[in-house]
Amino acid sequence: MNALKFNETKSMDFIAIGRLCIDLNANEINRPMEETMTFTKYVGGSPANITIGMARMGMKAGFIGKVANDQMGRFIVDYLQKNQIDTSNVVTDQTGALTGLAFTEIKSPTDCSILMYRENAADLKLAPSEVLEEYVAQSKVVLISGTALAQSPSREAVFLTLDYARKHGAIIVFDIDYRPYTWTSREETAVYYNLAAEKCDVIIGTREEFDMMERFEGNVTNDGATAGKWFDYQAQIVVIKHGKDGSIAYTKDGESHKGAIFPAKVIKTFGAGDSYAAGFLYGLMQGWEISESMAFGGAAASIVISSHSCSDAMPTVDQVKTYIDRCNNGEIVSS
Ligand SMILES: Nc1ncnc2c1ncn2[C@@H]1O[C@H](COP(=O)(O)OP(=O)(O)OP(=O)(O)O)[C@@H](O)[C@H]1O
Ligand SMILES: O=C(O)C[C@@H](O)[C@H](O)C(=O)CO
Repeated sequence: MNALKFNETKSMDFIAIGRLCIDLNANEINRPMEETMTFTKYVGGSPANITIGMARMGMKAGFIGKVANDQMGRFIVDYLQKNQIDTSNVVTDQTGALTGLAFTEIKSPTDCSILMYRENAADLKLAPSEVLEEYVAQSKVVLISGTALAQSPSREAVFLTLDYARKHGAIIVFDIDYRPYTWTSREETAVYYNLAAEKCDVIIGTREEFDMMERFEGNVTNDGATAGKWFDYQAQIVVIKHGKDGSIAYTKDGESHKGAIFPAKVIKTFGAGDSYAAGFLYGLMQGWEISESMAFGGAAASIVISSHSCSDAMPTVDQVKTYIDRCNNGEIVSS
């Protein structure tokens, strides 16, 4: 069992707020993007990917966001609906804002980068008035994603969602999701990430993301010190991700848990964090032990980094369980 108490009377399992964008993943891989001529279009955006992952695992999921009033915006909403994700609090921009594009470069399985086109992005124009309190109130879990804090009015929409979520007894998850190209100042970034993190029950980030948040405190000694800071606020679980070296979770009771990693035939590295979060949160919501939930997230991550896409590749529960079995009997080895 884990210590989180989910309100089982709620009609929705999981909602997220934040970025809905389009991934354009290079088809000609293992070369720089200058040599890429074609791309495959997928729905993207870290919180969207996590929500798609939760829905793929059978959770009743919804989303709070804003899309552009164009073909890409309609593609995104249609994809969410086809994946049984409630879109009743996804609003359409009427100011001519655009859909964020994430061009992904896959130079090698371990050397990937994302070229972001996020000028006038519709997702950052979500206003507080467009967040429905009754929508937030219906969910067991509410996830916020850090990039939505980058600009107003999205920033204020997130903080209002945090207040609604706390008022209505949701478990609040903060996926730090620091994307430098969306911010103008590292100081401003750290201020808003810390203000948000203080309100969250579960905080998930990479070592680098926590380092960014701790910029005003000098060098924090270690992961345990990083986690310990947040238990003075709302946090019950703090997860620090370390890529191929796995993850470590700390709980308010002073325990720590190492996350298992699974072999992967890596095509690209990105998408690991989103699939890890989906698998981890799914496990917690089933009442599993933290280490079991971390392993489930780790296996989900290995599946997604072994795939060309992020959203399309988000696995079902059976796919994750089968993957774990195949790894354990030696059928799958890293390459
Ligand atoms: N090469 C790998 N092999 C196996 N597991 C991996 C690998 N890379 C990542 N993972 C798993 O995925 C988890 C999250 O990956 P990572 O730490 O890279 O997060 P992230 O930087 O948020 O991911 P993203 O690249 O999607 O932003 C890791 O803690 C680990 O469990
Ligand atoms: O979150 C983004 O904007 C980029 C994602 O769309 C992309 O799938 C990725 O990097 C996932 O981690």
